Order: sequence, then structure tokens, then C-alpha cells
Amino acid sequence: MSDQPHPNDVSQEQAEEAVRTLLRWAGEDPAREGLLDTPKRVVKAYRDWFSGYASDPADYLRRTFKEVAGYDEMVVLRDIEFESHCEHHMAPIIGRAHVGYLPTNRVVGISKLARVVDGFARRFQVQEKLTAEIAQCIQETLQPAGVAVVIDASHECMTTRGVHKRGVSMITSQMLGTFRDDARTRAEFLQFIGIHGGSR
Ligand SMILES: Nc1nc2c(ncn2[C@@H]2O[C@H](COP(=O)(O)OP(=O)(O)OP(=O)(O)O)[C@@H](O)[C@H]2O)c(=O)[nH]1
Ligand SMILES: [Zn+2]
Repeated sequence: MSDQPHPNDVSQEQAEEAVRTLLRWAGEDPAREGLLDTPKRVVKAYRDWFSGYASDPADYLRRTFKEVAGYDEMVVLRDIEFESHCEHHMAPIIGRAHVGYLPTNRVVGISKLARVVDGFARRFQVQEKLTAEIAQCIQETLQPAGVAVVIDASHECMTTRGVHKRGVSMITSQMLGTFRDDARTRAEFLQFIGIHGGSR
């Protein structure tokens, strides 16, 4: 499933020094007054953006509710906004995830699905891997009849640099179980999230 976080033996001071090195490389003087606190701020920001390595997203799904007797239809959480970073350029990936699952006898608190998205998004990612990791985590932990994940995101590595194409978004999907095997279930999910026949 997810990559195991690599043991972190880098100190705060070493991380700040790396930022000073980049500032020098860019032609700046890290001792300039306006930049004095920048390494500390950058490391703090990175702690936030890459906080996913400190969590196992499966843990968010351990608390489930059985008191939903009679409910055996699809649950969909759509438009879960997230921020991630691409592992090629460390540039932001900004987008929305849509997550659906077909509970068997247990449901999970809906905020936990959004926490799973963030747990994987706050790592260095490629969108295909992010999509698959979210789906597999839910499938393995909750063992529902199926899971569907669609992600619609824009990659700043291709909007603010490189090929410079603004307005382009990338759509990926991972369908497991009934969502993969049954076209009607998949179509219902896509209709719920507003993707049907190509228009939103
Ligand atoms: N499939 C996929 N590609 C991605 C993702 N994020 C970034 N990329 C692409 O990864 C590729 C890396 O290509 P390289 O040629 O090694 O890097 P580069 O020279 O910076 O490429 P350009 O972005 O074209 O300037 C680029 O085509 C990016 O658009 C992602 O989530 N999924
Ligand atoms: Zn990139």
C-alpha cells in the first residue's frame, strides 16, 4: 500500500541550513535582514505540507459505526479539497478528490475519508499514486464491497513552469470491487460527483 516513511535523521538545523544553501544558490544573501527567519519559516511550512509522513492514514478508519442497520447503499464524499506536492519538482498539486464506497456492515465517520486524502496528499506524490493509495487504504481497512476515488487536480509544475499551460487539470480514477466490476454502480458514482457524459 503506502510507502513506509523513511526514518528521519535530519535535524531542524540541517533542514534550515539546506534552505540557506538554496537562497545562496539563487543569488541571495541569507544574512539579509528580511531573510533571517526564512529558513525557520520554510521548515515550518514543510512540516505542514509533508505532515503525511507522520501518520498512517489507515488509523483514521479504525473507528467505525455499526448502528446503520438497513443502509447498504453508496456513500460519497465529493469535492474534498487538498494540497499536495509533486515528487518530480516539489511543486504544488492543488485539487479535489471524490471518494465513494459501498459499506458492507460498517460505516466510517465521513471526516475520516477527508483525513485519509490529506494523509496521502501531504507527501511527495504523483497523482496516479495518490489516487491508488487512497482507494487501497479504504479497501484494505474497511473492506467494503467497493471503493471509488476520482481526483481532479492542477499541477503547478506545468502551470507556473515548464510547459506553462494554465487551466489544465488532470483527472485520475481508481475503481475497486463493485465499482470496477459493475458499470451501473460506477455510473451512479460518476453521476453523484457530477461527471457524466464528460460535463460537470
Ligand atoms: N503522470 C504524472 N506525471 C506528472 C505528475 N506530476 C508531474 N508530472 C510530470 O512528470 C514529468 C517529469 O518529466 P521530466 O522530463 O523528467 O522533467 P522536466 O524536464 O521538468 O519536464 P517538463 O515538466 O516537461 O519541463 C513531467 O512531464 C511532468 O508534467 C503526476 O502526478 N503524474
Ligand atoms: Zn511536477
